[in-house]
Amino acid sequence: MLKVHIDSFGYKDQNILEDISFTVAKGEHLALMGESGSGKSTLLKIIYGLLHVENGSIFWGETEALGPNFNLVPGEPYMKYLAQDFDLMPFITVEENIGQFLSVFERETHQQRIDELLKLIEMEDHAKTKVQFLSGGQQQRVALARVLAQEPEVLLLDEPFGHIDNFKRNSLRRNLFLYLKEKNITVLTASHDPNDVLPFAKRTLILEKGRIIADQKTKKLYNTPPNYYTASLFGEVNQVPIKLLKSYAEIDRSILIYPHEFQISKSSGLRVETQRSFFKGSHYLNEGKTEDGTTLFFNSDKKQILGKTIFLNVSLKTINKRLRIGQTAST
Ligand SMILES: Nc1ncnc2c1ncn2[C@@H]1O[C@H](COP(=O)(O)OP(=O)(O)OP(=O)(O)O)[C@@H](O)[C@H]1O
Repeated sequence: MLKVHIDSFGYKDQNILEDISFTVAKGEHLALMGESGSGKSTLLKIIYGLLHVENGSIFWGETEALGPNFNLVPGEPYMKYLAQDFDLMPFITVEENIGQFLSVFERETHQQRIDELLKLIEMEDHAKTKVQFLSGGQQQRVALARVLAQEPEVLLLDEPFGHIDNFKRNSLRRNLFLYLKEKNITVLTASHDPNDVLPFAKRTLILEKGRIIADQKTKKLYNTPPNYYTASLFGEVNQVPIKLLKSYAEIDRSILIYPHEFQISKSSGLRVETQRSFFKGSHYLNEGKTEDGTTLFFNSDKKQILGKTIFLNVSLKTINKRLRIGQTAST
């Protein structure tokens, strides 16, 4: 089990992380989400041992990760970290870059392992290409293969697909996370992209201004987000005063409604005038205004006619689910 405890951490006199305490079980995949600047990379760097924490400790089982003040070469042997700025050797080939990270004691299996990793990152055709001639996305894939070369027990991934195009991203994501699960590798993935998180990380930790504001099963977090900030990390979301939904008019609270949770009616519901309609491939995301001027986002299968009045409805099941989480009008 990975045990992370940080009372506080700051660069110079600015506090960046505070009251961070969580554990990750062996083989678990934990996602870290939070807006840019919330401290995700800093947290991963501390866990890996690149930054020293005065008030805190990191343990992997019974072993304490002592950090840069104690290790001549930063990092721990059982842990690997994929940084946002992947640190490759530009003048040697892809397979040489991966090979450098393999154990010198297993030379006879090196080529087999390199081939396995090249297949995982879908770069078999670039084995002999020098890294300097690769695109940013290809370099990120090589960096990924490097951190996996000597199978780590703990893997820290910082925006692992940030530079990779959608065409490759989807299959790489599936291959990688399935591989890590099969190998029972403990994973922490920092990401802005809900597609990295929702299908793959069972548990998610939300950071806001350097503090953990939620630590829950990912599915629960998505379905009953504790606040607007958390829900908006998963995509567009509405904060709807309940009094706009007629039968609940006496309750002075807001609830969170995702755009796909509205059903459109021609005759009854919350009256909205469509202002804009964005094509999203599988559906349209529409922006509408209620009579009291509240902006709402709702999905539709067809493009909505701008200026037209429609009515939005939310199922009782969704309303009750969101009401139960104690969402107040001010959050
Ligand atoms: N080396 C540094 N020196 C001083 N301040 C830093 C340093 N690195 C990061 N910071 C600051 O610490 C805060 C947290 O940064 P961090 O990179 O951890 O956030 P993040 O959540 O990973 O952001 P992003 O999603 O944009 O990568 C930011 O305000 C940032 O400006």
